[in-house]
Amino acid sequence: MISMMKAIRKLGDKDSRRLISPIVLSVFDSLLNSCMYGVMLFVLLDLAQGQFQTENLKGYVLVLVTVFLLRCIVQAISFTQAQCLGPDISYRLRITLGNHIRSLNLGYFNKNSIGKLSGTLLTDVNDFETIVTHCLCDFIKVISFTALSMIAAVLINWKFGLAIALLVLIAFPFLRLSGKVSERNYEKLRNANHNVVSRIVEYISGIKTFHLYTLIGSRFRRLDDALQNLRRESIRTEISILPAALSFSSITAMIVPVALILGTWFLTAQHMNAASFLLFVLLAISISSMMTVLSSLYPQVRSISRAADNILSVLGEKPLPYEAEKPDFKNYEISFHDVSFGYTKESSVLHNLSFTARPGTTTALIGPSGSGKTTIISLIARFWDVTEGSITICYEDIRKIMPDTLAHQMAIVFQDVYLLQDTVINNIKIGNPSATKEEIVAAAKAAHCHDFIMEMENGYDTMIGEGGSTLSGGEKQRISIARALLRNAPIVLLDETTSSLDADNEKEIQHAFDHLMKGKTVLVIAHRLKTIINADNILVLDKGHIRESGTHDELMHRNGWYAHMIEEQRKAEQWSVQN
Ligand SMILES: Nc1ncnc2c1ncn2[C@@H]1O[C@H](COP(=O)(O)OP(=O)(O)OP(=O)(O)O)[C@@H](O)[C@H]1O
Repeated sequence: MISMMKAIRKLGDKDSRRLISPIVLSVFDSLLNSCMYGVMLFVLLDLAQGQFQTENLKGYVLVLVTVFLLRCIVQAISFTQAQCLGPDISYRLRITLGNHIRSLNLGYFNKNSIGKLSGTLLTDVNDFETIVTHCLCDFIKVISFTALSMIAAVLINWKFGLAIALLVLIAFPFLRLSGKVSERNYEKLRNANHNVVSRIVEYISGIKTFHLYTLIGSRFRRLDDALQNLRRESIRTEISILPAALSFSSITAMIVPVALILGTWFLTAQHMNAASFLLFVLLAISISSMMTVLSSLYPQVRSISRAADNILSVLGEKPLPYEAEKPDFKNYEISFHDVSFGYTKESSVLHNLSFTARPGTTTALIGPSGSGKTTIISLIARFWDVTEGSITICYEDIRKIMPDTLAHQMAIVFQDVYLLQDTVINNIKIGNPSATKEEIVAAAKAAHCHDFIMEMENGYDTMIGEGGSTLSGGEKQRISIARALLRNAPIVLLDETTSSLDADNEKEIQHAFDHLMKGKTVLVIAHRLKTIINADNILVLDKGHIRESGTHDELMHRNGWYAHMIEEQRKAEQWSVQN
């Protein structure tokens, strides 16, 4: 309970103060509930002492109706307050989580699956909201009403009160055990759920491949296994809690028979009058029914507070550190100083790289697949931090620059273009949310996508399918170039892959790239001979080392790896022309 309250304070932040009122109202509701029993006691006493009068009954009924109405109002207010608070907390938590996840090193996403992260953002936050909106107030009501009933029982007849307290104490370890089992299973069930989400995302994203290899439906074993596992874990969760929960229920179910036996005994021995006897039975019934509610509520609260732990563990991940909010960039020169990097501690992908990309120049990165070209670009964008050495922009270590400020200095066009399920205009606007329609159209024209956009059904207001599924590869790439052009950032990081495009599309994209690169500090993963030859500096990479660097003429003159590669590419181009 204490750890749950701590988690609510931490995660609910300022909003958690809004919980004080529903909690206080829940305790007040329990007091009012106890009052109803108190009124019944007076009625029973009157009856037992033969002083029952119809006039008195009217007074009792009036008090009962007033207390009942008051309870309705208190419950309505407390319920509404808790219900309104839940979505507010969920909303703020999801925004906080989203911002926090964005600030993490990309290595975090290698270690944590989509299923796990979406599970935290959706399921864990939902479960946490359930604690706040439903469980917490109910839990407090049950505990406070049980405590008040126990006190009343002890005050009326301490032996009787003690007997009930003893039964509750004997049953309590089973309640704790059911909570522990439920908490442990929650983790397993959650992992099974995350696995299913990951497999479903994989299934939908790779549906074309799975279709091709006839791996759809039940033949897609990975999804099938994940679903089977979820079914197994769900059944196991339900069953494993049963022994402890049943033991608790069975012991607390004895409260009423024990009250009857003890009451009859006290009555016969004249230690108690008939009114007290009836009241005890009433108290025993209410405590017993509270215990039934507690037996289902407690494991739920315990398991759901695991959700809070999961959210806290994501928020506990350290974001990328930085020092300067807005460094004073005098130019946009990018320098690598003895940079080494590995995605894992065990293996290194880049080894002691040093080079400088000057403002207004183009640096072409070339080399075989896996030589580290994309990794260099990712390090400049600070998707990852270097393992050794440093990367500077205008002599400022990028690790000291606030990630958002750094991102604003860059326009990036990667091979895998991601478009949102939104209108064309909103997809381009991502580059600069405050851009006007005229600026967007100008960027689209410069990126050579205005014409095909105008041919679409609703022009710039046409909806694009998720991930850009309704567009061709070339169209997607040109929209992403328009986005980058709109950003008008001083640094341009480019992956020039155009291999999947036809000649017309390739020409259009090349024009778009030319616009994008004009006057900027450009690093391009170059695939086209023209880009390579025209680059101001060419870095020839091999297995994470810079084998050669210089202009085209310098490297040709050296007659090394680069000259050999150019010769091979020329031969290939001639071969394709002749055929
Ligand atoms: N996210 C990642 N986690 C672990 N290893 C990675 C990751 N991304 C790339 N690598 C590894 O790092 C090495 C360099 O990859 P990188 O993508 O930088 O090469 P590249 O030269 O851009 O290749 P290509 O031309 O095929 O795109 C490769 O061995 C690759 O397997």
